[in-house]
Amino acid sequence: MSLLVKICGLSTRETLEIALDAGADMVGFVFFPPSPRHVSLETGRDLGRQVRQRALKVALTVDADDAALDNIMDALSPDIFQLHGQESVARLRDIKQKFGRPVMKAVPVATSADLAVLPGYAAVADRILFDARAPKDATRPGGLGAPFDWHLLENLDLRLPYMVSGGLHVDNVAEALRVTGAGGADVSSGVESAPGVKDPELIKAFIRAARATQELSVR
Ligand SMILES: O=C(O)c1ccccc1N[C@@H]1O[C@H](COP(=O)(O)O)[C@@H](O)[C@H]1O
Repeated sequence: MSLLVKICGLSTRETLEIALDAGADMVGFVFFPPSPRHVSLETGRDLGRQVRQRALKVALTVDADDAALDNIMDALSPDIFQLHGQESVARLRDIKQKFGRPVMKAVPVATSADLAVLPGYAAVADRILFDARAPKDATRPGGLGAPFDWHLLENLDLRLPYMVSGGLHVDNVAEALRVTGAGGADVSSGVESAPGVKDPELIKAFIRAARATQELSVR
């Protein structure tokens, strides 16, 4: 299966177009007000139209209730929900049933003990996204530009597609993919010049670097 590259936290027409042009497979929109990448429903609607099926639209939410997900469905009609909070296995099942969209569950990782939740989520989620566990006093559970110890995933036996995220950038994405064996890479801070400000050159360089690993692996 080919490598998936996700550019997350897009909030302007210009940078969305750069990510699409550069070949992003997934484009992520953050619906979480405390985030510097938060987009309103109106902006989400506008950016969603611009995608025109050139990539999968991912709606990132954090412990969102049904009313919020309803609004996001109406505005963006996402292809996937990225659930980045403390959503339970039952809540995942409920969201899938109510909204009829696949879900990608973010699993925060700091130690091997964090992987104990995997069998439960794997039974329901369509994809897992491994991210660095945020510090207790963080204002958000992700998008902090911090990596985790990728070696914790080295012997992972997960019969579900998974992606790696957390502190990725052009110079470490190849190593993250190699060590974790992930089928995709997701980035936000690493393609920004300041929190919430995407940098066109960094977006292009990141996608190129991730794609280069794919070329190596088919040789
Ligand atoms: O981007 C955010 O602000 C954010 C807010 C709340 C939850 C997750 C968020 N971002 C996601 O976190 C990971 C890692 O991001 P980074 O590359 O380390 O900045 C990624 O999946 C983002 O989509």
